[in-house]
Amino acid sequence: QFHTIKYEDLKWDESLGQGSFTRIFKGEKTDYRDGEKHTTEVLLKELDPDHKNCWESFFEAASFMSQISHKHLLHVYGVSVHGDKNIMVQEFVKHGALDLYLKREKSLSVSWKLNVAKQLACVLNFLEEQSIIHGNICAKNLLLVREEDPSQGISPFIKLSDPGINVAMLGKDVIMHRIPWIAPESLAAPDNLTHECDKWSFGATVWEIFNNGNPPLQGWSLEEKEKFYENKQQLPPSQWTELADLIGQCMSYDLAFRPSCRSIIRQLNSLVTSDYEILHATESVTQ
Ligand SMILES: N#Cc1ccc(Nc2nc(N)cc(-n3ccc(CO)n3)n2)cc1
Repeated sequence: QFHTIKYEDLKWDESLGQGSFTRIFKGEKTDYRDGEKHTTEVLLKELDPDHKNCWESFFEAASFMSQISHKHLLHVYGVSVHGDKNIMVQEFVKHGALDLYLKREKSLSVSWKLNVAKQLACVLNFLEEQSIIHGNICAKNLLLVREEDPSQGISPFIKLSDPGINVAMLGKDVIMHRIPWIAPESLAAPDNLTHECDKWSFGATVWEIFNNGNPPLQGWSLEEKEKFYENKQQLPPSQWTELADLIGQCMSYDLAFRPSCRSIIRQLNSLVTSDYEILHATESVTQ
């Protein structure tokens, strides 16, 4: 299960926006340990009162995150209930969600993007080894703990956030909005997620990372998105063929063709040394 936190031990600071069905705030939690008062900076994730019926799924996500720990998994301190407010108390991650960061930072290097993709592959492999399915892998659910600082040889560090409300609890429309992150086979059976679903989402997320945070199928209507799956279409391939191949394997309509996590990691490792980096490095220099 998870730890329950007393509402009066929480303090709300500024609003930081909203996820789907949730609002997020910066905040503080106070604990009293060995007679001392400790204050910790936290992220308070409130479930919208009009989605109160999803509170079980909201807390299931919290307990999902509390049950396992990994360096690339967001730490959840616990949950707090106060009247019709359901609050998940998370570690505060300094640089927020990766989708916004990618949109803002336009000149991230290839090695930055590869480094982040490898970290995601690591936590995906860990979840598969623990037989745990996340179900909502996307750049919006990746959090940037540390920015890179090339002068100090410091590389970026990400954590995977909670999966949010279980997709099976959500209406058809919400599920359609998750195209192309949600695996095609999950459209029809959202309550039957598999590890292969997470691999499909991994492919779409790596595509996002290498496309400067432009969401895939941006501006497409729900009908067009549905057609995308019906016609077994693929996202526009990267001009870096080895990367496009990996994304294409992860986003195979046939589950059996999706690579194992070990294979994903192996392919990402082989990408780093490819001549693509050198080629594009020279291009950026000559431009
Ligand atoms: N400006 C700004 C700014 C915004 C947020 C954070 N920090 C943070 N910490 C977390 N634990 C979770 C999140 N999330 C953000 C979207 C979601 C949806 O899942 N979570 N953001 C830091 C700076």
